Amino acid sequence: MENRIVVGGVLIHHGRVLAARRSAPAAVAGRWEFPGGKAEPGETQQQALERELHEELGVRTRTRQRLPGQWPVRAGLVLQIWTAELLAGDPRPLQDHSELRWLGPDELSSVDWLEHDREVLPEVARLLAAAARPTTPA
Ligand SMILES: Nc1nc2c([nH]c(=O)n2[C@H]2C[C@H](O)[C@@H](COP(=O)(O)OP(=O)(O)OP(=O)(O)O)O2)c(=O)[nH]1
Repeated sequence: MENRIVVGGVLIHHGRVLAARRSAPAAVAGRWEFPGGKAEPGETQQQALERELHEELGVRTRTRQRLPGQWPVRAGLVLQIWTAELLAGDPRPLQDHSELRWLGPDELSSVDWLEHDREVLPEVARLLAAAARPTTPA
C-alpha cells in the first residue's frame, strides 16, 4: 500500500512560529503540533498544506520549503513537515485545535509537542534565528 502523507506546517511570522494544541483524537488531544493534515489524492503536499491551514485556521498561506526527515505516524501514514509563509489573515482555532500560540526562539520548548514535531525544533530554531538576522548590505 502506498503511504499517505500528512503535511505539518511550520508557519513563521514576525520571528515566531505557530504552535497548535490538538483537540482530538483522544490519543493526541492536548499535545501541540504544526497544524496541517492529510494530502488528498491528486493534491501536492504544498496544496494540501495551504488547504488545511485555510480550513483549520482561516488563513491564506504559501508553502515554502520541506524540512529534512519524515516520520511514520501509523501504518500507511507518513508525516512530512514544510515551512509556510502567512499571506493573509490572523490564525484562529476553527477546526481540530483548542488553542494556538506564537512561539519565539526562547519559547520553543514551552509546550508539550507531539514526539515527531519535537525532532524538528532544532531546525525551526535555526530558521527563526535566520529570520531575525539583519540582512547585511552588499
Ligand atoms: N497535522 C499534523 N498531524 C501530526 C503532526 N505530528 C503528528 O504526529 N501528527 C499526527 C497526528 C494525527 O494522527 C495525524 C494527522 O492527522 P490529522 O487529523 O491532522 O489529518 P486530517 O486533518 O487530514 O484529518 P482527517 O480529515 O482525516 O480527520 O498525524 C503534525 O505536526 N501535524
